[in-house]
Amino acid sequence: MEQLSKSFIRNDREIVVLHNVNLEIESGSFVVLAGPSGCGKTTLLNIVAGLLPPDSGTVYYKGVPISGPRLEVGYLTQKDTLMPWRTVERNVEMPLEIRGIAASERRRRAAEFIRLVGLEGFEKLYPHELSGGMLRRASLARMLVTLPETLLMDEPFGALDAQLRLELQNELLSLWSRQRSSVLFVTHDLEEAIILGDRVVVLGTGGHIIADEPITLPRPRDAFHIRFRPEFTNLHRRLWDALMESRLQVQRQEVKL
Ligand SMILES: Nc1ncnc2c1ncn2[C@@H]1O[C@H](COP(=O)(O)OP(=O)(O)OP(=O)(O)O)[C@@H](O)[C@H]1O
Repeated sequence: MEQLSKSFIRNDREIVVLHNVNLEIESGSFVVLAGPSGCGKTTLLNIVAGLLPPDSGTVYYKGVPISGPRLEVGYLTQKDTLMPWRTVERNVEMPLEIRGIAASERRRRAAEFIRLVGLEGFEKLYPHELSGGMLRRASLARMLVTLPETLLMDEPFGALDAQLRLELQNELLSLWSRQRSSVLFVTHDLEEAIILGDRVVVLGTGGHIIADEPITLPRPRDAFHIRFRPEFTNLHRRLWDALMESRLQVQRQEVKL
């Protein structure tokens, strides 16, 4: 991302959400963007996904400027976007349908990913029959079924209870270790950021980078136990200060507006 800027108009006033943001993400790495609510994380992800044009600046994907969404990039949004009239299995098959893959192959691949996310036995259920955790698992399967080389994930586990969140973090880690996609993951939960990331970037107002910390904890990681390591506590302390600074910046900006 090079010199990305984006503003919105609210009540006839301009809100500068991103101002000249520069960030480079290495292929195959797991990068977490952390920051308080309202600092512009979703806006940044929408621009990277090619869904929202920046006012200025450029996003490059493998060195080429992007001009819209790309099939190699999967996006898991905060809210579930499963089709309510389709069963779990038909939802997971959908991206394969769009790519024109034959029905038998679609069924085979959907079944494989449904099993990987732990939804075996629930294939024939409709979204309204699923719990919040199951909905997230189904969305995850639908995103992963095309084996995207890059994953964009916007607070995918935010609405879940603490234990379920840890379970899904472990599942994501294990899926990622197999596939090694590049991941850009957004969260406001610092523990989640440290558990998952190779690198945690804390954003302040305007998308200003307050901290950019490599996470040197060994892999494979276990979301349940890694928090008890002394290095985890040290990283948490350092990033917590950056997050508090960011929160103050956002609050000051909100007061001005
Ligand atoms: N379409 C829009 N029109 C006007 N303002 C917007 C629009 N989209 C986002 N904003 C504003 O931009 C700012 C950043 O929003 P954004 O959703 O990117 O933040 P965030 O860090 O992802 O927050 P959260 O963690 O709550 O999702 C907020 O002040 C929000 O109100």
